[in-house]
Amino acid sequence: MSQTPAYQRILLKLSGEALMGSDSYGINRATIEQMVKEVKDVVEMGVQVAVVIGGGNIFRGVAPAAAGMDRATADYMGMLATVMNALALQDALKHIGVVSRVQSALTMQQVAEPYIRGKAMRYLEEGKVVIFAAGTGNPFFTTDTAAALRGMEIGADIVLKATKVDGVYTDDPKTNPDATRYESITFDEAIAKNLKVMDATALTLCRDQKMPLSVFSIFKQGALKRVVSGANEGTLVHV
Ligand SMILES: Nc1ncnc2c1ncn2[C@@H]1O[C@H](COP(=O)(O)OP(=O)(O)OP(=O)(O)O)[C@@H](O)[C@H]1O
Ligand SMILES: O=c1ccn([C@@H]2O[C@H](COP(=O)(O)O)[C@@H](O)[C@H]2O)c(=O)[nH]1
Repeated sequence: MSQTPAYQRILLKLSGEALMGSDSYGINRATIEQMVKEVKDVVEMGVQVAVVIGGGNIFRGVAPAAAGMDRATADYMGMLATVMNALALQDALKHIGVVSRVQSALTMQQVAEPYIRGKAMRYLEEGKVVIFAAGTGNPFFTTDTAAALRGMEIGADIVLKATKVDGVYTDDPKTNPDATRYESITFDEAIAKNLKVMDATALTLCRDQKMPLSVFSIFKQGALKRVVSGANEGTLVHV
């Protein structure tokens, strides 16, 4: 163990969209390799790591590609996309010697274990990374909500959202260059200001269960380790 972590068990939400890297679709090899390296660093600190991965690099139920489709059907396609990302993540972790298990909220026994809370907790205690695939298993939700939900179920100390921006801003920094970043913000303020970095269902769930949330950049090298070490990184969202 190299450094004393601030958290013993984390739920890490990895952006699906970020997996594209500089590509316009799918999984960029260099990007996923960098992501798993960062995960390995915190596993080596002795932190128990559970992961929820998004699917925006492959399919989103509300995307133009889904226009005209029945929303629930499109959402199931989105959940299947997260299963593909979960398998790719497991494979990349394996390549660097990190043992992981994929548990899917949609049953597909030839591909992944079903989600079983007790089993997931056991894997975490054994030092294995647990990757939760297929979101919540229900349409009309997102993987952000799945991250909040699974984080609570497994008794995580914090939910970490690793995304394309380096924190929560006063407005979307991708479209508003004048937006400024919060070092910390309450859930109530983030919800009241309709800050769209995380969906409102996920924010509300975290607030009600007093689960802290950290938002930081997935592209900033070492950021995950800094957050886990308790350093000032990204934005802390709290009660
Ligand atoms: N107030 C805000 N502060 C920060 N980012 C914001 C804000 N409002 C909107 N955003 C946007 O939210 C995005 C992150 O949320 P989103 O859920 O779309 O992505 P993700 O979780 O990284 O991807 P995926 O859903 O594929 O896993 C950022 O890339 C940013 O452009
Ligand atoms: O619980 C869930 C999680 C996800 N979906 C669908 O999958 C896509 C991809 O997830 P992102 O969170 O956007 O990365 C999402 O847009 C939904 O269509 C779902 O239905 N239920």
